[in-house]
Amino acid sequence: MKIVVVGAGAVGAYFGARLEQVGEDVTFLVREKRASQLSRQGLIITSVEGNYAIKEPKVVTSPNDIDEVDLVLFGVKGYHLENSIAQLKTLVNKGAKILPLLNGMEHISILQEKLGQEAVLGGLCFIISTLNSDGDVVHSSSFHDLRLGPLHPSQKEICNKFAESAHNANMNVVVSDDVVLEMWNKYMFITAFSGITTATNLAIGEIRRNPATLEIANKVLIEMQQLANAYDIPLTSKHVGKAMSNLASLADEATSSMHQDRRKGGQLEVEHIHGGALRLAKQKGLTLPYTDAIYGIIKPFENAKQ
Ligand SMILES: NC(=O)C1=CN([C@@H]2O[C@H](COP(=O)(O)OP(=O)(O)OC[C@H]3O[C@@H](n4cnc5c(N)ncnc54)[C@H](OP(=O)(O)O)[C@@H]3O)[C@@H](O)[C@H]2O)C=CC1
Ligand SMILES: CC(C)(CO)C(=O)C(=O)O
Repeated sequence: MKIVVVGAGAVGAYFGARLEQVGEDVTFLVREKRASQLSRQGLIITSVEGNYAIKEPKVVTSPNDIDEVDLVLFGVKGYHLENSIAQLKTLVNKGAKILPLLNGMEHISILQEKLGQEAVLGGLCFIISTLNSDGDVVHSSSFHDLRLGPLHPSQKEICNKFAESAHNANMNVVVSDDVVLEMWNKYMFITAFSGITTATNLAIGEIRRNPATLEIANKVLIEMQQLANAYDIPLTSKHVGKAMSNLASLADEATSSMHQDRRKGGQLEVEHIHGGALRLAKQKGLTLPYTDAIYGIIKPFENAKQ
């Protein structure tokens, strides 16, 4: 399979490298700075599941340099969605299907509108990874799961083909029967998890030691469940309970990618994740007071180097 990674950051570079490791044809479509970094030092993965390095990754800076592509692993942050559309369009015109791994939901309808319903698969991932100051991927969770599924009947074959290709890779790939439900379930979880860790600037262990703080995460989960229901997505109190058990079982030092970005003084995806939930709620005449409060607390740190 010919795979192109657009967004060779913590998620895209990790899964791209794992696929390359088992012989898949993986090209990284990156911007200039990342291109020189990858060409200079290679792509290095430091992982609790096994380190790996690609000495000379296939790197290009323009989609015009790519002749053939079956699938794009799309892993930019929500705030880089708009600036990636032109590249994706070129790749779709060359036959690519897009597998987005972003957290959130708003990007799906934006991508479908710009690229066509048939081009955009459903996708999500579970991993804790970040780029260190050298641009190496540091993967610190024992999980590294990628889920995908068709959003259009024509996409079943490519989903299965991708899962087959990734079968031997050092990662878990599952084709989901209901990828939309899974994406909403993840969206519910991440809105609470990234919200509470980033707003408090604390990893989950410290939050769990303060029941009143943990309860805010619970309230956000309940609001997100109600939001999903307003969009006819059947998330239930069982899903909320499972999300709370996940928060209970994470290692003390575990934290969200948004909080990792706050620690690094990087740009935050708060507008895409929390802002997106508030916009979706407004369209249905719902209010999400806890999510709104979390959004307001995080917002000053959105662009700050601090
Ligand atoms: N990290 C994690 O643990 C997890 C993250 N996620 C989600 O995955 C998504 C990606 O997150 P993450 O990997 O952490 O983000 P990163 O910031 O690590 O990586 C995003 C990459 O996208 C690149 N990029 C942005 N615009 C373009 C473009 N137009 N063309 C090519 N490359 C581009 C950036 O490159 P440049 O250097 O040029 O800016 C950057 O390297 C987010 O939605 C996040 O919420 C989901 C699960 C876990
Ligand atoms: C919750 C987690 C770690 C799971 O993949 C995640 O998606 C993130 O922090 O962005």
